[in-house]
Amino acid sequence: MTPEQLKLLRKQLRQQRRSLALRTRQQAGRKVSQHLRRQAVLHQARHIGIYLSAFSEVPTQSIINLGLKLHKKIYLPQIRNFDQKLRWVRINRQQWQNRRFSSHKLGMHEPRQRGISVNRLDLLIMPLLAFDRHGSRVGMGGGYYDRTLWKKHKAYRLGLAYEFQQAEQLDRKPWDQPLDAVLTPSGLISFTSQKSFYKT
Ligand SMILES: Nc1nc2c(c(=O)[nH]1)N(C=O)[C@@H](CNc1ccc(C(=O)N[C@@H](CCC(=O)O)C(=O)O)cc1)CN2
Ligand SMILES: Nc1ncnc2c1ncn2[C@@H]1O[C@H](COP(=O)(O)OP(=O)(O)OP(=O)(O)O)[C@@H](O)[C@H]1O
Repeated sequence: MTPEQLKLLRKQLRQQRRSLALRTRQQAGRKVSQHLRRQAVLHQARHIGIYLSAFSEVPTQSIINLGLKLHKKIYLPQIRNFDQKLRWVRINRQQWQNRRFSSHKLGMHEPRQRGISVNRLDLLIMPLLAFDRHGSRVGMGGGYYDRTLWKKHKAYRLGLAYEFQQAEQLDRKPWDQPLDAVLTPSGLISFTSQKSFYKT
């Protein structure tokens, strides 16, 4: 795939996501949460990193609510200025209800408090624009997740996406960080065996 083709793919998928009705998106958020509820990875995890949905992504509200209800420790991403890596800010039930987040210039919201390193997370629920059947991932193009996951981590990497975000075949760049599974409103697509959870 040439850089131009990749750019076009990103543009098309962004448009397609934006064209979804609000109801369809909300339903997708509830469905992925219902599927996740039946997955061992959720119940085994204690520290869960998850994005704050923006850009018409699969909404994460239902999963965050579920996690808090199950007494999981929930962390939201924050871009650290000096190295442009993601740090993880824990939110409790009250902070989540208050929704006191800052607007980031890239268009999403971020918590303000100091975050921790990705090393501490057991499960990382990631946004994406495209994925393929090998678990390759294309994001919004900032490389934030790639930079953050560059070193080996124990976190199980779960992408959230609509079905149409599955692409035929994506080239994997040397820095691209593959996914362990993707959750769509139809269910879980796994690329690695569950045994790899709690990788050492
Ligand atoms: N919800 C969410 N948070 C996230 C990410 C994400 O993909 N989704 N990121 C994953 O890495 C990081 C932010 N990455 C981004 C990279 C590029 C653009 C971007 O190109 N923004 C456009 C406006 C996009 C639009 O409105 O559709 C712009 O600034 O012009 C945005 C975010 C960290 N937080
Ligand atoms: N480990 C890394 N160290 C330094 N730069 C990196 C690293 N990983 C990615 N980058 C930079 O980030 C840029 C964007 O990467 P890429 O197009 O793969 O982003 P993406 O996966 O789509 O975005 P995101 O991870 O933010 O969702 C690359 O051109 C590369 O220069």
